[in-house]
Amino acid sequence: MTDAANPSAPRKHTEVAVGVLIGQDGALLLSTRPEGKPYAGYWEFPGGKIEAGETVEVALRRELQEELGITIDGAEVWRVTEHDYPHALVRLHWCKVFSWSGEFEMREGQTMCWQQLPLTVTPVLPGAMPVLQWLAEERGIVGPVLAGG
Ligand SMILES: Nc1nc2c([nH]c(=O)n2[C@H]2C[C@H](O)[C@@H](COP(=O)(O)OP(=O)(O)OP(=O)(O)O)O2)c(=O)[nH]1
Repeated sequence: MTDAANPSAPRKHTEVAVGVLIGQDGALLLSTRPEGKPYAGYWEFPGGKIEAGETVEVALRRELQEELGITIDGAEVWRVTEHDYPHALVRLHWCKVFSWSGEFEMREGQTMCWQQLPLTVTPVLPGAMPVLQWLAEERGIVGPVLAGG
């Protein structure tokens, strides 16, 4: 989308907080994007847009409460990536999360699953691919991060 008043203006980034929830067995939590959002049905890591005045951690805690009904204990930014979608230029602030409280509830009608690498779910949001690659490298996994991919 361009700025109609100033078509040559650079696109503004949409800042997004994303949680890589890691279970005790190293499994990763993936969920589907709800109906009505761009890329509905694609698998992603849970998270969402950072609102004005929020830190990444505060935004992530709010998003995971809203979407999944859990409360994360803490989150520190691990990586920052960018992805240029037709609907938005996003800057993704990725946090690994090892500890949370509460029971998972799919509050937006999404589906969740715990996955080891390579992932067996598909399709996955393109903006998540670099992070899957880094996670695979950390784990010494060679080859595609998506099974069959
Ligand atoms: N949550 C999440 N978003 C991702 C990932 N990879 C990726 O490119 N994105 C992009 C897709 C979206 O453009 C953006 C997240 O915005 P969103 O629309 O899901 O955020 P939100 O829940 O705050 O949405 P809303 O308030 O506008 O309904 O980040 C990912 O793994 N998880």
